[in-house]
Amino acid sequence: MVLNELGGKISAAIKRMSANTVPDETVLKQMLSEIARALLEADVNVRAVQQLRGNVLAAVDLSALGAGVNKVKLIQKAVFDELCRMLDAGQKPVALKRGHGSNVVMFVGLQGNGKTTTCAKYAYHYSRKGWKTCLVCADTFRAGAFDQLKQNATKAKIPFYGSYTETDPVAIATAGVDRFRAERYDLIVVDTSGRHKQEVALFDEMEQMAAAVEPTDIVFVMDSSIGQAAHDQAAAFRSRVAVGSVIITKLDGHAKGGGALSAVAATRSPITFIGTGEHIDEFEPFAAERFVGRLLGMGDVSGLMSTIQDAGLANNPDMVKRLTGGVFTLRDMNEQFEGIARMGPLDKVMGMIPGLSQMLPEGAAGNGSEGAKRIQVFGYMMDAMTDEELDNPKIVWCQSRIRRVARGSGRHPAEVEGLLTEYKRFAKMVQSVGSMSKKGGMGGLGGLGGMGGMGGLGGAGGMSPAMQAKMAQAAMDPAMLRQLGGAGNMQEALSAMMQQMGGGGRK
Ligand SMILES: Nc1nc2c(ncn2[C@@H]2O[C@H](COP(=O)(O)OP(=O)(O)OP(=O)(O)O)[C@@H](O)[C@H]2O)c(=O)[nH]1
Repeated sequence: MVLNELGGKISAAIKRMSANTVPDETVLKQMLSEIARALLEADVNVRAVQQLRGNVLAAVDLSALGAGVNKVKLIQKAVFDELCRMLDAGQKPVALKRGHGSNVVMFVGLQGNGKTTTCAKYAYHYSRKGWKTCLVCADTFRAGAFDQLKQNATKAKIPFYGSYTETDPVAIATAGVDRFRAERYDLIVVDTSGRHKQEVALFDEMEQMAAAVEPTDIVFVMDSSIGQAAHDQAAAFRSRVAVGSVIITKLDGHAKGGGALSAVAATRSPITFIGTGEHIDEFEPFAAERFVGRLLGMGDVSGLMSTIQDAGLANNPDMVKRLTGGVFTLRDMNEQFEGIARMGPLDKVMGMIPGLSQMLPEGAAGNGSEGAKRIQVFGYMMDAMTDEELDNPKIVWCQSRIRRVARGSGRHPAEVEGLLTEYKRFAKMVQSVGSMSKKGGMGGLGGLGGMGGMGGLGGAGGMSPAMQAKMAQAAMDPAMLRQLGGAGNMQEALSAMMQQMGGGGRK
């Protein structure tokens, strides 16, 4: 994502400053100039940049600090806090509640900003969490909008409502919402029309629609490519309907993304999600602190935790126990892969691991969908195995069984052998991690057999052997872990994560 560039420039400025054990005023100002330049290049408003500089200088009065104070840490924290402040709207978004009737969420925005795509992503996000979710297409302005929504909904297996003949968007929205409310859906997502340069008609329609469906929340969808001009657009929409949250799209492709995010936050409109690609799972919850942490390569442990939980990987104490004991069967591998596939694109997941995002060049984790395809193929082959084979993989290593599995899954025998080789590698890694964790050296990482899995999958999806080796090492070597921890202690973070997962990680 282009924002990685911004993050990289800011991190580099901080790193250069950190090279001085005792930074002075000149070093501090130099770092702030570099950060300011990077932010301005990302189209962040000049006044906001000046404010950031002023606030960091005010927070770190070097002349008043005693000799024992860690000035580098203090400066890093001040920059982190100011970036968070810049992206925090200071306003809580509308919270959806499950079990209190249907939540109706109406999407508004200008044409082409990604509204229809985002409706599907949003519905998919909640359906993966287990919410009973559906979509209503009330965009009668753009021919093809209903087909687009229908296509996305079908792919994501989400029920939808719309009409090819009805031309009144308010009538469609009312009928769809009434129907799904009667069927007790947890979340009804309503897509509305978007128009260019016909804002009067668009705003009138939005108001009528809101009056008719009485939404729990109105989500404003905005394209990040307009940079700081997002400020006026967000303010204009807010002035007409009760916008409760904002979703910024296309942050994968626009250098002005940072400008758009900070400009929207300045209107005190909370940003709830960001769109990072055209695919349905290229969509992430947004929280300023977590976002800045990831931007600066410090990881996002709470994001990783909720992704793991959403994917259903967290609640399997039996597996965690087996893995920490160094036992790993093909059945475990299948379960891990299914869970990882539910977590979304691999490069995103890796970006959430503290320290790892700094180590990975952009795209190093491989194309997420390539990795997902590979997982799918592994799944087909494992589905063609017997229970005995899944629990005792050694017996599969004979030509007759390999040929049978290949036939049963419609794959080539060489692919079955490839799967068995991958399995062996993972099992070896889990065994060594498990034995280290028994010796108490791993701080709970042993339970994360899935990490090894991710390294291997990354390899399958295009990660270089050197990177795989680094990852494997990272999954086993406490010294490396400490080094990676740099910004946010990885070992501690993973330990905390393991505790939440019920793996009994040591704090
Ligand atoms: N790269 C990228 N493309 C996106 C993202 N979100 C949406 N798009 C693309 O943007 C284009 C427009 O998206 P739509 O969802 O059709 O836009 P819309 O706002 O619904 O347009 P109207 O229905 O006419 O109002 C499509 O090609 C989408 O695939 C994103 O986060 N990243």
